This record gives sequence, C-alpha cells and structure tokens, in this order.
Amino acid sequence: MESVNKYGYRKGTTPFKSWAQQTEESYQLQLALVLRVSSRAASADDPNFLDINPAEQPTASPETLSHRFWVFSAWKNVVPIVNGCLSYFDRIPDGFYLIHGMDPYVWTISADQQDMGQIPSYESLKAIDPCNGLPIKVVLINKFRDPGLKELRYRVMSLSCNWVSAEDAIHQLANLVCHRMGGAASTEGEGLGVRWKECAEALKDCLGTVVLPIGSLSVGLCVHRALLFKVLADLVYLPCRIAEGCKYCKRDDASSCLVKIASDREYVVDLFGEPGALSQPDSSLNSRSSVLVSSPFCHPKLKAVGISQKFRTSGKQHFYNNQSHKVALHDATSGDNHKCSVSPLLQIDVRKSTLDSDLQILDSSNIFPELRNLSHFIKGSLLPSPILPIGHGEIQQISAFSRPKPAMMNNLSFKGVNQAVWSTASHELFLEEEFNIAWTELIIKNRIGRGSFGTVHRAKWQDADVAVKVLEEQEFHAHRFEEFVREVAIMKHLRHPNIVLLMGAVTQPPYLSIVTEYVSRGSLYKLLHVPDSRMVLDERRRLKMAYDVVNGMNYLHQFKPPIVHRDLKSPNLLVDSNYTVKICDFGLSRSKANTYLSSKTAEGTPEWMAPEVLREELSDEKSDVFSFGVILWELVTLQQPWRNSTSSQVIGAVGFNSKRLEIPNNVNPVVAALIKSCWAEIFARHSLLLLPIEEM
Ligand SMILES: Nc1ncnc2c1ncn2[C@@H]1O[C@H](COP(=O)(O)OP(=O)(O)OP(=O)(O)O)[C@@H](O)[C@H]1O
Repeated sequence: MESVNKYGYRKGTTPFKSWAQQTEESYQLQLALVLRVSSRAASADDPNFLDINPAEQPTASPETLSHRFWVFSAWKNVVPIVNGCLSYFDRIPDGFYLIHGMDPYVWTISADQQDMGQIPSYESLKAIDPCNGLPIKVVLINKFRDPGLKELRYRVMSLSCNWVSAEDAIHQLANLVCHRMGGAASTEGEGLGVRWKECAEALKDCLGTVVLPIGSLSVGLCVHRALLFKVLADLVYLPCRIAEGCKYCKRDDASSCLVKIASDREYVVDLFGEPGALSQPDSSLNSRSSVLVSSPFCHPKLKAVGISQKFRTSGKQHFYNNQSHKVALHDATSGDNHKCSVSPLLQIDVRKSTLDSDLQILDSSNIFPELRNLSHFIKGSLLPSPILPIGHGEIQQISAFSRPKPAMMNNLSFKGVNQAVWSTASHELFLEEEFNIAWTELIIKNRIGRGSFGTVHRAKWQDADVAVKVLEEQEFHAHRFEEFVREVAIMKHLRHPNIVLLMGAVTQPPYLSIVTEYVSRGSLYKLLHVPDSRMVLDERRRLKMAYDVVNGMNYLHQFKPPIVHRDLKSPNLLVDSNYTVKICDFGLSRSKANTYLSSKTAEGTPEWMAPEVLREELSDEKSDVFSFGVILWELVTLQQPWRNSTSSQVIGAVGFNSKRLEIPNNVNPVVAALIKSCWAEIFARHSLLLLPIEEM
C-alpha cells in the first residue's frame, strides 16, 4: 500500500488509487462493514434491545461513539443502519467528535493496520495544521473545553425549573439550539451551508486548530444542531436519538433528532424552520437514498401492522420487519405537525417563563469551580432510587455494612430499657457491642447547645473531643426508642468528611445519649448570622461551604438505600476549625419533619422545608434539594430565611401559596439559577433536574 498520512491522504497529494484497486477495496470494505452491522442488527432479536435502560447499557467511549456516528453518517446508504445513528441509549460523552472533510472510506482503506476500524484519534486531529489547506474540520463535544457549551448547559438548567411539560422542554431546547446555531431557516438554500463553511474557517483561524468546540459554532448544519440538541436533551434526561435525514437539506450527513414522549411515541423535532415543532417520524425527510427516518414506533405504511402499545413489542416488530430499516415510506406529511401530549410526570402547574427572558447571557467566566459541584449535587441527588424508609428491614440492610472496630469497647447490655420496645432487628443491631459507650467513660464538660431532642455537651472520650447529645426522654416509649435506634443505626455506617462522625451511643438510661465527634465552630447558622460574618467568611469560602453540603448530601443520597435528611438546615450543619461543613442530625429529624403540621407548627423550623414536606405529602431526596436551596440562599445573602415571618406564615406561604424567598439582584446569576432550580415544585425538580452525575 502506498504511503499515506494519518488522515487518509497520500503524503503531499490528494488520494489516488487505480480503479481496480478501489473496486476491490471497496468490495472488501463494504463486506466487512455489512458483516459488522449485521451482527449489530442481530441484537434486535433481543427483546430488550430498544428498552431505555441506560443503567444496563455499557457506556461507549467517546472514540467508539464518534467512530460509529462518523461512519454511519457518511455511509448510511451503503450499509443497513440499526436504530438510527445515535440511539436513546447513547449519551454523547465528553470527547465525542465529528469529522468533516474526510471520508471514512478513504481513511479506512488507507489507514495503517493498527488504525483499521478506528476513527482518527483526537490527538492526531488536534495536531493538524489549520493552514495546510485540508478541508478537515472537527466538531468537538466536551464541556470541559468548551465555555460556550458549559454556558448552554447552565442555561438549560436554569430554564428547566420552569418547564411544565415535555413539549415545553423540547420547544425551549430547540429554540436555544436554533438561536445559537444561526437561527431559523426554511431551506439550506438560504445559504446555511456557505455560512457554516465561513464560520468554521473563521474559527479555525481564530482558534488555531481544526478542532471546533460545538459551543463556539455560531452557525450549525442539521447534524450539528441534532448533536447539540441531543447533548442538552441528555442533560435533562429527555429521551432523544439522532437519525438520518433532514426535512430541510439533502446533505450526505443530514440528521434529525427524535424525541420520545410518553412511553411509546416518538417525534421528529424541528430545529430549523419552526424550532420545537414536532412531527411524525414518517414524514418526508431528505436523505441521500430517499430513506426516511424509520422509527420502531411508526410502522411502515407498506404493510398493515397493528399498533402495538408496548415499546418493546413495537421495537421487535420494527426489527422483524426487514423493510422498516430502509424503505421509502409513504409520505405522511399531512398533519405531521403534531402537538404532543404532556407527559403525566410533567403535568404540574408552575409558572411558565418566556424564552426571551431566559435567554439572558450568563457570564460563565466568573463561575467558581465550586458551582460545578453544586450542580453535581442537584443532579446526583435526584437519581431515581428508593427512599430509605423507617422500618426494621432497612435497619437490617444498613447493618450489613461493616464498621471498623473502635479501640476500646465495653459490654453494656440493655437491661434498663423496656424489652417490649425492641424489635428483633433493632435488638440485633444493638447487640453489636462494639458500638456501646459507657457513660462513665465520658468526661462531660460544658453544655454547647440544646435541640428538641436533647441537650448537647462537649466531652472527652478516650482523649478525643466529642459531643454528647443526652436525650431528653429517658423513659422511652417504644416509638421514641426506635427513633433513637434509627439515628444511631444510620449514622454508624456513615464515613464521609462532610458527615459528622458517630463515635457510639450510651444505651443505658438515664444517660441515653449519642456521641459524635466534636465540631469546634458550632453551627453554620450561628456563624452566618453574626454581624461580622461577611468579614470572616468571604464569598469563595461560603461557596466552598455549599460544596461541602453538596458533597455530604450526595453521599447520603447515594447511600444504598439512600438516606433522606428531611430536616436539612443551617442549624444542622456544623463547621470545624478548617471551615469544613459537616452534616448532622439526620435520623431523628425524619420523624420530626413528619409532625410539623400536626404538633410543631408553632415551634418548628419550616424555613428550610420543602413545600411537600410542609404539606405532609410524600417526599424524597428532592425535599433535601429544596432545603439546600435555602442554605445556598443563606450563604450568598447572609440573611436569615423568612426572618420577619412566623412559622405558620412560612408554612402557609411556601407550602400552600408557592411563595419563595426573594433572591437579591446582586446574586451571581448562576447561583440564582441554581437556587431557583432547587425551589421548583417537586414534580419539576423530579422530572427535569434528573441530571447526569458528572462535573458540569
Ligand atoms: N457534634 C457537635 N459538635 C459541636 N456542636 C454541636 C454538635 N452537635 C450539636 N452541636 C451544637 O448543639 C446545638 C444543638 O444541637 P441539636 O442537634 O440537639 O439541635 P438542633 O439541630 O439545633 O435542633 P433540633 O434538634 O431541634 O433540630 C447545635 O446547634 C450545635 O450548635
């Protein structure tokens, strides 16, 4: 084989091979590709093939996905394509890239042996001299190297708290993408292709590389719009795939986005003419081979196939029916601008914001790194997962985790406690002798605080500084005792720098107590609300504190089974000598939280509580997200939440009148957006802040 450079061109020349050579290689190559794709197609026999369950899907590497997309988008009329170019399963990873101006065929037949079946590496593309006249351009998706994309992601996050339906979300995302990538256009004849080339060339010059971050493109073809839309849709877990064909252009790499709404309906999203408009997948789309977007939800009109209700069944039918892959489908353009139904998950009545007002540019340059992690928390904490209930089974589950043995333990039993209160599980739990601390081992010092469940003292235990919370009630009612057991059981398995460390418990009345590490600066609440707090705690330190809370809460929410605090508030956050924040007081707080409307309305602390908790409705990790929003508000404003309102007024305002604390204008807009997203109604928090666990 002739010597070629790594981009598939003969060194110093344009690619050239004899006709016979090309035919032979072309045949071999197509055969190999067909075999490979056929083996992929065989997976359609798997009844789960189309099920959306990302947890079970191994995540493809950026190179693998880029390669697949590149080859398929360039060769889609040569080989049969299964389920579009990027499926619902595929999340576009950071590092994904799309190569323009270079044919995968040329690359493949001329690549070195070790590069066969590979995409040109990112490094080799990055090393191309942009001035060498080659038509190569690489569009990169990587939020870490792309401030434009980062900013778009923040904007989507901030928009998401106002979305009331999937349709709303799609509409705003499509507008965002369209607006960003050159605006609406009815045909590519309007010069978009030319404008894209000009924009790409200018960027190449300006950036000094052929690698163009997608967020920097001011003009985008349909394939770029589709990629950007999918990236943003992935961010908010809107099921989206990219398929061949586009209503507006006839380019080889024409692509469109399809979104899945409800469980068995998918629609093509318009990203050009009428951004956000949805149409049936079998509407006429241009592509090189007149192939229309085929959809497992939309059976070919050539054959009468019954409508299947089930996604899985539809998928199977789609793949069993050979013709559905590449058939020029009946043009069903009439009435294809379908206004989709609202997903039940999203049917809530929250305020709608106009896109214009949301399109304000957020200055990403002054985003502190900590903010990335705040978003991380909001995302991470919202992963769908069962809540830790308060029954015995869960305690057993928790106790399956191991705990290092403390240096010295005694053998106290529970003689003083009414045996009737012991359930089997909690009894077993407490019989773990390593856990008990004798009251006599504690050297009690000054009193440091008082909460609704007891008095807290500073003490020494085995030369360590500890805090001892002596429970108010020592004559235990069964219910109370279980609360005590619960808090201890939960805490004893937790190990995290942002969670107060449990040392043990005194389990013998009249000294029933919980012993934790001593955290020297006391509560965050006290620290924030003293007159010179702004001097002591500069903004960066306060954001770092928010990040600590994020970290600790993420740990609790990721715990198996997840732990919901339910009473997250600044008085329950302790600050150590290094200003590290540690979360405390969970366990008991769950039951306290449940009783606000019934018994504690007047004396409780509803200022941090989520509306659903105040209304005594079902709550989960998202309730903690709301409370975190209040803490973040306290950290940036240094004000006390609802300072001039009584508890009952707060319950009425937040719980029943959708009122929220005011965010002053001088708050960093990114932080303000984060706070607002924490304060969305629970359904919006749930459905649209289901964001991936990764750094923003
Ligand atoms: N481990 C600790 N180290 C240092 N100070 C602590 C520790 N635990 C609690 N405190 C202090 O004791 C105070 C009372 O704590 P406690 O957890 O009993 O009540 P609370 O959280 O303030 O109120 P409530 O229990 O009603 O929610 C805290 O505000 C804090 O200042």
